[in-house]
Amino acid sequence: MILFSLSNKLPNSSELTTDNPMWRLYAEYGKGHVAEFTLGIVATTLSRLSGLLPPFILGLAIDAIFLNQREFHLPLFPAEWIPQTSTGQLWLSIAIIALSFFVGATFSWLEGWGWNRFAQGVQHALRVDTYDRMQLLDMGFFDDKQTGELMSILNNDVNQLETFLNDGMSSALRIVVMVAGIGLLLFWLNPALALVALLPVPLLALFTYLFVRIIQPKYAAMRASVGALNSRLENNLGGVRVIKTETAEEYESDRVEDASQDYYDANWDAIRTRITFFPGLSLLTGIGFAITFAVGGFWLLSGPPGPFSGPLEPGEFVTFIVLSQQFIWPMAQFGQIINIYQRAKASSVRVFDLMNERGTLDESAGAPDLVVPDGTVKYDDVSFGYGEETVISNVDLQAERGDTIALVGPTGAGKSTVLKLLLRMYDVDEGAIRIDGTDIRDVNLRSLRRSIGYVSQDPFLFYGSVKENIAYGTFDASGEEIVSAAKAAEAHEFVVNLPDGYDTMVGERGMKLSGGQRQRLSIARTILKNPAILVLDEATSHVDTETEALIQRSLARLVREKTTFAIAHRLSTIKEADEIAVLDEGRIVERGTHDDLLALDGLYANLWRVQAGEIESLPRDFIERAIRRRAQVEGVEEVGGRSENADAQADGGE
Ligand SMILES: Nc1ncnc2c1ncn2[C@@H]1O[C@H](COP(=O)(O)OP(=O)(O)OP(=O)(O)O)[C@@H](O)[C@H]1O
Repeated sequence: MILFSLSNKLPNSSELTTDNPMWRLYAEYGKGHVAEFTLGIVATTLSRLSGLLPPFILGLAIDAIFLNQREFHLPLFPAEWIPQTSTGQLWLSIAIIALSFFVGATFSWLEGWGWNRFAQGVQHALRVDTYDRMQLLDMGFFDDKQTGELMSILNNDVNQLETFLNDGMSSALRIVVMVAGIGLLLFWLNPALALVALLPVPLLALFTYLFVRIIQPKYAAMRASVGALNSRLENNLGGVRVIKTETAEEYESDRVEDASQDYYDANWDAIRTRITFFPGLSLLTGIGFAITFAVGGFWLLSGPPGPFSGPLEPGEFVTFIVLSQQFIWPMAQFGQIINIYQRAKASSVRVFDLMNERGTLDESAGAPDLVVPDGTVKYDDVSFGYGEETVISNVDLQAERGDTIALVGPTGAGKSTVLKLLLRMYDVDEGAIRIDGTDIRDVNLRSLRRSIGYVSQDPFLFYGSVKENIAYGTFDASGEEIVSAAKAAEAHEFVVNLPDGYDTMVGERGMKLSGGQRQRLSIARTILKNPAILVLDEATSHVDTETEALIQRSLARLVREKTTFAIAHRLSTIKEADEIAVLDEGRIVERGTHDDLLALDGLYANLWRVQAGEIESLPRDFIERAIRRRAQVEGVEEVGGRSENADAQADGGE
């Protein structure tokens, strides 16, 4: 198949690399938020540095003002501005401490503002972009993916990145500033005691490293189990009707319990490691604190111990103790940051993999709009397969404006596939489909799909009002146009009887409406769209005879002056079609009008007689083929030979 390049939308291949997804995250999405990013860095640095001042001033005040053991000297502060009296110096110290807290609070606010704006901005742009690109992919992609999986990328993974961009980045920078700032200050004050105070650092690094190594696989197991649990819940919510009708509540409760238990076990395993880590870290830092206190204490009491030399003032000692505490705790966050980073990296790989996903439809950048002056649709020797296996073989069809071509045939024969090809959900492998002489691959997809109205057997309604659902796709329709479309679709009467008329909210997927009502709303939607070509995929399959009559009446109005393709199992609905093409195993095996096909006395005639009640059952060879086909469709291995099922089917008819 041809590789696609929705080239005006997707980046070129050099951009499409997930080698370093985190880098790509910053380069592509961070560049629109440089100001916030810079503000985050500057504010974090200044807020942390200002936090170092109070312990320093405290030590200085103790030594110079209270104990009078050294001179009141402030680096970078003009000597002539320092008061000579102790009271003056105390006031200056108070002012500097108060100011540093004020400055710290201000920068801390700016820090939060900068990082949050940055992270939210990137998250928003990334989510919208990922969704936009995913939406452009062809149906083959969505056939292969689970909704839960895609939701998890668009939600959890994007949120995970936001956590890193915000908390992760600011914490990492905080560590750098604190380690560098405090380390330098301690060494400047007393290099020997600084070494003692920093003694636990390598141990902390090692301990953290081990923690990350141990916890990572546990987190991975936890993520896998939460994914499994989500999929189970999503599946069950989607299939709640089947659960009820099959009274499978107990069975599903057990399955949910199992999935939840797996999550519990995996989570508890990770929690056990995590809750051991932090007390362990406390212990290490506590030991470091005790050693610094012991060395400093004895130094003060009886001069430099062991290999140490030089003076140590009590105030200096206090500064040391306070700063070394401030130094150790950011280190404790180190493991957490690595953890956030690893998770973010895994998420960014998933997000960018989704963005790099390529479909199989080829739409060149400047493809012209489809123009449909006559509405002639021609399938020219079309063959197609979803994978290796051919599903549609050498199909030829031609329809003019006003014609209705019906596709009938057993299940799995390829009827829906033939019509999906017209909508270009997939590209044909061989042959071509032309509308008014133009190959549908040569026009832009949007204009093609705008020209075709599709009424499916199970129409999808969005959560929203009846009015919004009718106008879906024709967003600028006026109120009158909506009402007149609903009238033409025989929907107006039931709509006005709804609690809020056209403003009634239909439940999720239109569940508050009956199948026939949903169908009529979808026909109204198509009438409003007024396309040149119509595709009716078993439009009346789920409704009772009375509703069918109503829908048929509305469809009859709809198909006038249009080129129509209709799939039907209930043959009475397509009896009047201009041509009926009978598909079997992807080939057209019979074609003609209803009368032609009855005269032919083949597959169609047999199907018709069963449905009309003229014969009790289909011929045995037909049933056997149907069973084989169904087994293929459902992926069930055929149980050899002519089975009892064949007899049962033959007795009951199709
Ligand atoms: N998305 C898909 N991926 C792979 N195979 C598919 C896909 N959709 C349909 N098929 C297969 O293609 C064949 C034709 O399916 P199709 O839905 O076109 O038949 P149909 O005649 O419309 O059947 P039905 O009357 O049951 O709706 C079947 O074997 C089916 O299993």
